[in-house]
Amino acid sequence: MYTLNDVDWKHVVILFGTPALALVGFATVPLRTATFWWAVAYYFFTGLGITAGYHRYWAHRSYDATRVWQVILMAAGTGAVEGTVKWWSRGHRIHHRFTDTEKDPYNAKRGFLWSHIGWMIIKQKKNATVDISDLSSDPLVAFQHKYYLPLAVFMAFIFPTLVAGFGWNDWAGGFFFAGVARLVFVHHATFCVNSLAHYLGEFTFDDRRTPKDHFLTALVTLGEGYHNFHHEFPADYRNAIKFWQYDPTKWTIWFASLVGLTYNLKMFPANEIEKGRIHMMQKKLDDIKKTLDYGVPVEELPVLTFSQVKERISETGKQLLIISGVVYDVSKFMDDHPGGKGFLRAAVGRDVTASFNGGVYDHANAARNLMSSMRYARLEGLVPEASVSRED
Ligand code: HEM
Repeated sequence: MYTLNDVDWKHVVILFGTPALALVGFATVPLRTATFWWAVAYYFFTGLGITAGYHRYWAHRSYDATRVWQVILMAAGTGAVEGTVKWWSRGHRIHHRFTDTEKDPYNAKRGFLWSHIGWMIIKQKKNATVDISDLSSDPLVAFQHKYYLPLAVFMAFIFPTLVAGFGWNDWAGGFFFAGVARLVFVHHATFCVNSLAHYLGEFTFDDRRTPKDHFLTALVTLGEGYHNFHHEFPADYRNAIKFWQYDPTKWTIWFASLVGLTYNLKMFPANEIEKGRIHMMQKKLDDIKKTLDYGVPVEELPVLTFSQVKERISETGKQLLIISGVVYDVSKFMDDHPGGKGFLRAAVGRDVTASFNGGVYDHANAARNLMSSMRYARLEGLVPEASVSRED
């Protein structure tokens, strides 16, 4: 059980104070059309600051960027009030290294609520280390870390208010909707990467850990919903690899590269990505196969010599024939054989591999699958020439 001392009150104030304040705004201030669209635009701007900036640039270094781009994304991400680049990226690198374990700050195995918001409300011990030397040595990152509080207040509340105030004289709307309510939406949208993206969807590339791929999560998280891909290939600047999949974060980074703001966009080789996908497809097929009866595996069958096969036929009356070194019991199949009883009866006590494979008729998969349920024994040694069918 947690006590009040375990609670991170600073985070509680931000996470619960902003929705309460947003409700006050909805109840008291009319939402003007211009303010609505400004709030939506600012939602995307600050959200992309987290996804294209904090996440794909600083935490994963999945592409290179000019200082101008870094400043734009840092300003945007600061307006999302999710902590400094240094704090956020450190936690995120730990999350990738220790996914689903006790050391993972947003460990999805502790439940949806924990991974969504609980991990910020309850103070956590620093029990994992990860290399953030690149962030520690970056003066821009250090500047943001040092002046975070005034920067965050300005970008989250003052700037959106100034735009709506000076723009169309809606100071209160700018504050409540583009500032506070927008912040609540950005928060929960990006928190869904830690929660929803570990619960909803498919294990496209790996099923050893919880991250999953789902279009709905991508829709909510500015494209971060192809999370199984992301955990497999975190250094890839994309989350969605198909052109029809929703990943506005990838599009933003790519468009920025057209004007030289970003460059060296990293992509994992398509061949390796496909190997991962095929691996999971194979696994699913194997699971389906386990639900079907494929008879006794050949290597587990008893071993008989040709003369023992002959003895069995005369002693038990079983209708045994040999195809490709395996003895089949066709006793119950005689009347149902689509090729007729005659062929099978004539095949009893003989090696009819050649006839079965085209000598008489080249059997389709249906026959080959059906045969597995008729396996009787494995043949050891040779079959006398006179008992072997020919290609005629
Ligand atoms: C365990 C042994 C066998 C099984 C399970 C089996 C099963 C089948 C099945 C399911 C078909 C339908 C079509 C297809 O799947 O290709 C078929 C067709 C046929 N089988 Fe077999 N077969 C066996 C052995 C033989 C042997 C030894 C011969 C001949 C020496 C033979 C001759 C034929 C012929 C001629 C047809 C074609 C029927 C037609 O469409 O006109 N089969 N068999």
